[in-house]
Amino acid sequence: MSSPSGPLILLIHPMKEAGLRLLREAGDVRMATGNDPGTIGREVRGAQAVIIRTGGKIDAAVLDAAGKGLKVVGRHGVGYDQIDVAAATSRGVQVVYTPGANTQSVAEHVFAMFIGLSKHFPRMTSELAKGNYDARTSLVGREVAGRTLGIIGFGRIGRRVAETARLGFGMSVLYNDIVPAPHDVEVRTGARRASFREVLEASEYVTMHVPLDPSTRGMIARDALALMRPDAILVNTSRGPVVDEAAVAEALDAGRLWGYGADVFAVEPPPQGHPLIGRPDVLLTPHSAAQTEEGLTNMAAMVARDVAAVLRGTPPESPVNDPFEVEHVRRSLGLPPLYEARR
Ligand SMILES: NC(=O)c1ccc[n+]([C@@H]2O[C@H](COP(=O)([O-])OP(=O)(O)OC[C@H]3O[C@@H](n4cnc5c(N)ncnc54)[C@H](O)[C@@H]3O)[C@@H](O)[C@H]2O)c1
Ligand SMILES: O=C(O)[C@H](O)COP(=O)(O)O
Repeated sequence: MSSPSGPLILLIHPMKEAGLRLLREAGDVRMATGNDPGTIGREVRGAQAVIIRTGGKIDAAVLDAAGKGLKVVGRHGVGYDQIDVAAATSRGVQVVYTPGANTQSVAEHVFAMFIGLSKHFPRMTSELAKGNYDARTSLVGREVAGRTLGIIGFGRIGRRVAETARLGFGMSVLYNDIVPAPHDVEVRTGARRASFREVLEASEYVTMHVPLDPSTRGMIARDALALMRPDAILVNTSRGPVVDEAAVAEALDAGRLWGYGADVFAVEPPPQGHPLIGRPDVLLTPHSAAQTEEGLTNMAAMVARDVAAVLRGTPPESPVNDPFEVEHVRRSLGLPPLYEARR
C-alpha cells in the first residue's frame, strides 16, 4: 500500500486515492483488519498516526495501546463524537478533522428527504410494488415551497440548508443555535434565530444539524415532539442519539407527526426489528448522506493533508484540539515537540 518506511499510519477504514496519495508520501500506510476495539488496540501499536471514519472508537485505551509515539488522530468526517478528544489532548496527541468537506452532500440529502416524505415516496413505492397504481390519486402529497423550515444547529450544514431553502424553495427559515449567527449570515440566509420551542412549534419541516454531545443527546424526545405540528416532517442527518427513536415511532403512530427521515441511528447499524424500519411514513438511509464522490474526495484529501502536516511538524489547518495546548502538554510530559522545532 505504501513504501514500508517512515512513520506508521494506520487506516481503520478505506479512503479515496486523493488522500491515500498524500499519506503514502508521508509514511507507511497500513489498513486495519477490523474496527472492533480488540483489532484496533492490537494494530494501532507503534502508529504515529491513525485515521478513523464512522464505525469504531478512539478512546483512552486505544491511545494507550498506540504508545507514546502517536502524534495525530485524523477523523475522515465532521462529527468526531467517537474520539475521546480530552484523552488525546492529555496525552499530547493532535486531533484533526474535515469541517465543510461534506456540507453540500448532507444539505442535498436533507432536501431529498423533505421532498421524498412530502410526496409519500416510501408509501408510493410499496403500493406500486403491490400493484396498486391507484396510489397515484389516493395519496396526495404537498409542496415544500413556501413553508416554514426550522433548523436546529446553524453551523456549516444548517446554513447551507437555509440558503437552499430560501433560494430554491422560498421557505421561511427559523433557526436555533447556542451561538447567534453573524448578522451578514442571517441576511444572506434569511434565517431568524428563535427559541428551541418556537422553532418546533412553528415549523412544518425540522432538520437537525447539531454535534452529538451531552447538550444534544436526546434533544428530540417525547416533550420536544409534543411541541411539534402534526403536519411536521422531522429529518435527522446529525447523529442518531440526538433523537429518541421510540418517541418518534409513538408520535407517528398517534398521527402527531407527518413523517420522519433519518440517515443516522441510535445504534449503527440498526438492529433487525427496529421500530422505524419499513414504515411507510419514514425514509431511512444507512449513514450515507456524505457518501458522494465529492464528499468522499474532500474528506480524504483534507484529513490526509492535515495528518501529513502534523507528521512533518507543521500545524494542521483543521485541528479539533488546539495545537499550542497539545504542544504544551507534550512538553510537560517530556515528549518530543510536534511543531516547536520547526518554527
Ligand atoms: N450524516 C452524515 O454523514 C453527516 C455528515 C456530516 C456531519 N454530520 C453531523 O452533523 C453535525 C453538524 O455538522 P456541521 O458541519 O454543520 O457542524 P458545525 O460545527 O458547523 O455546526 C454545528 C452547530 O450546532 C450548534 N450547536 C451545538 N450545540 C448545540 C445545542 N445544544 N443547541 C443548538 N445548537 C447547538 C453549534 O453552535 C454549531 O453552530 C456534525 O457534528 C456531525 O455529527 C453528519
Ligand atoms: O461526520 C461525518 O462527516 C459523517 O459521519 C461521514 O463521515 P465518514 O463517511 O467518514 O464516516
